[in-house]
Amino acid sequence: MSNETSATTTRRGQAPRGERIADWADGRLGIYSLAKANMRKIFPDHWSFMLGEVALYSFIIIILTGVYLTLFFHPSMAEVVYHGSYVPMHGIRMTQAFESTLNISFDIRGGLLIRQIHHWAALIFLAAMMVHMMRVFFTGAFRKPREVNWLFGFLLLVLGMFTGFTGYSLPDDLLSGTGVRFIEGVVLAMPLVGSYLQMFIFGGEFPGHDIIPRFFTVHVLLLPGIMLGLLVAHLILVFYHKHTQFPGAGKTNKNVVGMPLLPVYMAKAGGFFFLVFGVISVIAAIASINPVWAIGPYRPDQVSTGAQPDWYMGFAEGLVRVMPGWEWNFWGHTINFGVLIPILIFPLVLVAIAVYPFIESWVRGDKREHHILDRPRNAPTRTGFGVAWLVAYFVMLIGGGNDLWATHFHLSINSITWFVRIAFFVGPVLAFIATKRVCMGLQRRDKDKVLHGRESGIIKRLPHGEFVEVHEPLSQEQLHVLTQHEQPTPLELGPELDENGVERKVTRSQKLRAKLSKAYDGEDNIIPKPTVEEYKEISSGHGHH
Ligand code: HEM
Ligand code: HEM
Repeated sequence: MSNETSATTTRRGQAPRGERIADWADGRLGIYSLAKANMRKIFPDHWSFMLGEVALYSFIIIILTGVYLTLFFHPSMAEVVYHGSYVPMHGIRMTQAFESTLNISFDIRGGLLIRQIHHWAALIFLAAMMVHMMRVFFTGAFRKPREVNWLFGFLLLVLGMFTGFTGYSLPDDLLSGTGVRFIEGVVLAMPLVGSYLQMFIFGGEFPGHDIIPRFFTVHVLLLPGIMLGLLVAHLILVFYHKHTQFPGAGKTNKNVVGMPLLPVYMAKAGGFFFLVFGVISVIAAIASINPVWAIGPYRPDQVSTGAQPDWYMGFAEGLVRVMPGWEWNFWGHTINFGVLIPILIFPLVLVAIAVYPFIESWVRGDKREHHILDRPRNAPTRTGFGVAWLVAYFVMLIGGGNDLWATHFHLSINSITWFVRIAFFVGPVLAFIATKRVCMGLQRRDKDKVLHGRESGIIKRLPHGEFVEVHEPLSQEQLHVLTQHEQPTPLELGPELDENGVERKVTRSQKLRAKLSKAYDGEDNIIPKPTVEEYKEISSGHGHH
């Protein structure tokens, strides 16, 4: 670019100012070649690719509002007596952290709105991440070469949950203090190390003076810093791998069909950012969230009823609430299974997400690259697992809010607890079976559509009196979408004897893999696609309709 000045040289022999600035920057940063290589990158389009963007924009909004809050929030547990502008709290003892949250809400210009935007954006951020993850999961977008990006995403999800937790613990109101007490209980339930860890984290007996300043550093610096790094890596990988695309005419594993990043996607993305910001601001302006003045400051001797964590922590809360309070005593040491088992299940459920891509590729023996997405119906086992996981997750959310369900629906809290205990085990199994059936039904419908066309809803009466429904043939593009998918066959163990007639050694892991592969890709997962012969026979007029 720097050599191309002659065409645009002005009368005085100088390029226009804009170009000179661009030249200056390009000479030092090499932006032009970088931009040239990437700005025309093609992005495929689908509404579900927007979900990652919602996560991205709400994260940016969180950082912007978080910086503003940091200017006024005092992460200190020093005790003060309140004399601010919220009169009902005058004379009440509280920590500086709580006092500064009240000040942000009542005395700082725009403070309450920014607090509410920060909190609402956090809730939406985590929801967007979950739904984005589900899009990636159900379409198989995590398959090679995107497994590592799936792991980056997974870490973002887990860190996001803990950033949220440390955030809503900061104001030191009764609700957040109750949450911190819950975490103290979790730490103490760890055998052997629990009490040491508790002393280390809290700097002494609960609550002590250290926990809010520590959470503050973790919340505004450590976790968001790591998340920012992961996010940049996540997006670089999306760029590097190129985006996946849904099956369609002209789309293959080797091309990307869509619009260029600049100007089309930049314009869309810019607009969409402001849309997300606008919607979150409107919600934050009209729907109160975490009104700490109504909850009051934390006191370790008090706990409010109806106490709920933010939704993304509800799963962990549910596990603890519905677990029977079993305790064992070993040589004078209490092992609290009531808390220990839930805190073991919690990471297991999360780790199941992280390892899934690796397990699936091992079971299916699939080491190939995939850039065309699966339609969820064509991968019934995976779709079944996804729905089963969601059912387990939502059942536990009910467990986490068992008191609210009881009071709102006039139910017994014991019945709800028992329902959750049973549904946590039975629900996912039923969901898995039902989802697989639905997928098979949809596959059958696809086959029917390919062979007999689309039901048009037009009923005709034939000359001899019979009524028939007219079926319209599908377009070539629709036919392609319904038939392009591969139908993998399960892995075989191979012959028992090798080519020399010697018995082959089959390891236990090979046997297990063959079994799992059969369960994954076996006959009861696949309705065979129509063959060319079948299609020709029917479409040549020998068939009905
Ligand atoms: C801070 C949170 C996150 C942000 C901002 C984010 C952002 C994005 C964006 C903008 C894309 C491209 C557009 C799209 O496919 O939606 C993307 C793709 C992707 N994300 Fe995320 N993501 C986040 C979390 C996650 C999580 C939790 C997972 C899974 C555990 C994940 C896995 C992936 C994968 C595998 C792709 C590539 C998908 C493809 O090419 O089809 N991401 N992400
Ligand atoms: C993924 C990132 C983040 C999440 C999920 C998150 C979430 C939250 C939540 C839920 C609260 C409680 C708000 C309330 O109702 O009072 C909070 C408080 C706070 N956050 Fe964040 N936050 C994030 C990142 C940040 C960053 C990057 C900063 C600063 C640079 C920040 C600064 C603060 C401050 C100072 C408070 C206390 C003030 C208050 O509670 O009003 N946060 N955060």
